[in-house]
Amino acid sequence: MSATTPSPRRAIRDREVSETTPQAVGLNVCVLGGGSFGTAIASIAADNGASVTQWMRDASQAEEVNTRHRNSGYLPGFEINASVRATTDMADALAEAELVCVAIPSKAFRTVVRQARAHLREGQILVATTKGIESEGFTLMSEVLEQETGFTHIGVLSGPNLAAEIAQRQLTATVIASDDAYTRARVQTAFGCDYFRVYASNDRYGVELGGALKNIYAIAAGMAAALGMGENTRAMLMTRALAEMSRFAVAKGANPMTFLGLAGVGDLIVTCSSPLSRNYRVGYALGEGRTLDQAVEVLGQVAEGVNTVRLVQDESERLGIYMPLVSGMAKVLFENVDPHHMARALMGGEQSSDVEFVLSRESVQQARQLEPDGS
Ligand SMILES: NC(=O)C1=CN([C@@H]2O[C@H](COP(=O)(O)OP(=O)(O)OC[C@H]3O[C@@H](n4cnc5c(N)ncnc54)[C@H](O)[C@@H]3O)[C@@H](O)[C@H]2O)C=CC1
Ligand SMILES: O=C(CO)COP(=O)(O)O
Repeated sequence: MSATTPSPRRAIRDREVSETTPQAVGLNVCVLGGGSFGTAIASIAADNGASVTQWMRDASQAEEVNTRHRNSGYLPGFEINASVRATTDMADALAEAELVCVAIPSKAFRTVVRQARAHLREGQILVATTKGIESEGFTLMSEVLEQETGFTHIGVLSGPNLAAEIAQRQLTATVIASDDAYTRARVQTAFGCDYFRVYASNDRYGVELGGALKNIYAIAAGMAAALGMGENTRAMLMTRALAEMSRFAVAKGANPMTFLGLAGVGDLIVTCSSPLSRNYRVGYALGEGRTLDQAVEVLGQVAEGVNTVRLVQDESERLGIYMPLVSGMAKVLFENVDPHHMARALMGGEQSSDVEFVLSRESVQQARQLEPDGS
């Protein structure tokens, strides 16, 4: 970008984000993680008036955030709110924090939480933003937070939230999911502003599972795009993906209705449609004929979906859940089956019912009675 061209972020700031009152003044937020999403959410909270500290392991990156207000390794071309303070010192980062968001890839998530543990205090709010699953025990990231700390205020932030668009202050919405009302309310205060809406849910497991599962289908969508497949194909893929995700989630104890929200179908739409999604990009590279190792190496950032395919394939087999798309993706990723061949094979699969979770007559009546005017 030339010195005379305003950054996209700047343009949006001037046009749409201007004089509204920041909601989070006085709130102290710490973000653990120096990648694209950690940087994007640190900047939202700072835009919203919070005091924000971002912990990262790389000292030169922290220096760049503090002096040039940029994180060029992960969000090239975007300015970060100048008040975000970066540090490599965990104790310093957590000292004043009321709300701690953990934006570390799933493979390193537990290690970093253990590193942080000595500096955390009961009463702090811990929020997982990572859309991945730990291999041992099929553990979600908020469960790692719970296991490592035993704290009460634990939540998950998830939704259609491409970091590069947030950094441009594109109008965006997300979900804070927690069974703890205090956590939901404080996270809404920290991040809710005129370009970022934060909806609440009490289905933490469903919201978190939705974020992890959709990465699988984003890889498939990227692959389909590279193979020249059209919009009918993408619509079929996304809709059947939603059926498959919900089937799996219900078997694991989530509420299927959660998948109709931002963290389900919303996130599925964005990641299956945008080359800004790293999972989509891995799929695209595979569709172009690269190997999985090449695709991941070219990306240079985390694509959680690759590991998630493996874990969900194993878990669905263990529980006897029918997931043809996951099985197909596992064969393409790990058994070198040709993606075109796999797509054709999937077309020959069972033609089951379209919508699996149709409400009974009684449920519809009950839902009507709950509406304010009963109509
Ligand atoms: N980038 C995006 O658009 C979004 C990402 N997410 C989720 O956020 C999570 C974090 O992703 P990004 O920030 O996007 O990843 P990224 O690949 O951009 O950055 C990962 C960051 O984690 C750090 N890291 C990795 N291992 C570490 C360790 N052992 N100790 C300390 N730091 C370590 C890296 O140095 C880097 O700063 C992902 O799992 C992803 O699912 C969620 C929503 C949107
Ligand atoms: O989850 C995301 C957007 O909501 C980002 O997806 P990727 O991890 O595929 O980039």
